[in-house]
Amino acid sequence: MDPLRHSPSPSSSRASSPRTLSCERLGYVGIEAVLDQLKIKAMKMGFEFNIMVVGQSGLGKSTMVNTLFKSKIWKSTMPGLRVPMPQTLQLHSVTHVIEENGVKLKLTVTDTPGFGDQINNDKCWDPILGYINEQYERYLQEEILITRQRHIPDTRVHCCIYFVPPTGHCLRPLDLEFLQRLCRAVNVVPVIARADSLTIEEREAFRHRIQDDLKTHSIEVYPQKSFDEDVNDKILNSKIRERIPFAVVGADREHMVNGRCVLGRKTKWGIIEATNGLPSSSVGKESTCNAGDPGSIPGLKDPLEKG
Ligand SMILES: Nc1nc2c(ncn2[C@@H]2O[C@H](COP(=O)(O)OP(=O)(O)OP(=O)(O)O)[C@@H](O)[C@H]2O)c(=O)[nH]1
Repeated sequence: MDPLRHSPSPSSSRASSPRTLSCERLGYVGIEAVLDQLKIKAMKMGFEFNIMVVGQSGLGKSTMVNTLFKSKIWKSTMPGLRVPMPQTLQLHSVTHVIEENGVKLKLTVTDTPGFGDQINNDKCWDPILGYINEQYERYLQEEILITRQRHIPDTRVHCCIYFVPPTGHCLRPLDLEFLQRLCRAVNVVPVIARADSLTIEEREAFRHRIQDDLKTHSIEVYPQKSFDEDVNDKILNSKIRERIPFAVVGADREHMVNGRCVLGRKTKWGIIEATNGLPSSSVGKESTCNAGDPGSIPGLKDPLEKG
């Protein structure tokens, strides 16, 4: 009898459901090569990541972006000249291609004008939400074409960093209104802006009050519950949730401290390092290095400025 021709088992006559067949039965098929093929394809195509910064005027949004990417991505002032950062007056996107070990990332950062300084702040969220929805619409229109492009340019906002003013109290009604709308449209990561103006105790108490406010008003920020797909995701996401909103300090100037160049804010009492929020102790010994030019992103190529 042909060993491969088994008589059908009672279960195999039931409605077909996906079953796992072991490789010993099938012989080598080459499924494991799919991973390599996907990797090669992804490396060739590169990745796209679009971030948007939102918050009241003067909270340090532009400074934070420059801190994160160690580059004056847009509001560039003349190197060496201490020109203050100009105010953002319109939505403004800048794209850079960053390459690291052969992996390309097309990073687009969208700075938005600060809101909340009008007498009537009603609907001040409209231009920002309008922009976010417009990008979804643009992508969808490309996707539903009969002759689709092989690669659809992705301008959708993947992450929105929301700057909360460091009042030390709780979320203001304007922040609640804004966040309620924003979190329905995009992944929101709230941050406590200019966190150097709060003491450690004030910062922790403020963080807990914001967490309570978010819960009370059913504002689901990143990482949302739907991302808890398995136990490991749940553990990792719970850790992130405990730390949200992150406290941030932005700086776009480097200072020399004990022979080390640190990116930070110089105050009367010392330098607060922007990369870890800790004070650099040597008050009086520091001097400014590379004034006005905080360096650039490693592998940064081809700035493509959009209006
Ligand atoms: N103390 C403190 N000041 C900051 C921080 N980040 C930025 N600043 C200062 O705040 C001022 C405004 O910073 P910007 O980055 O222009 O603020 P913005 O939110 O982009 O402002 P708009 O363009 O009006 O929306 C600048 O003088 C910065 O040096 C911070 O973390 N702490």
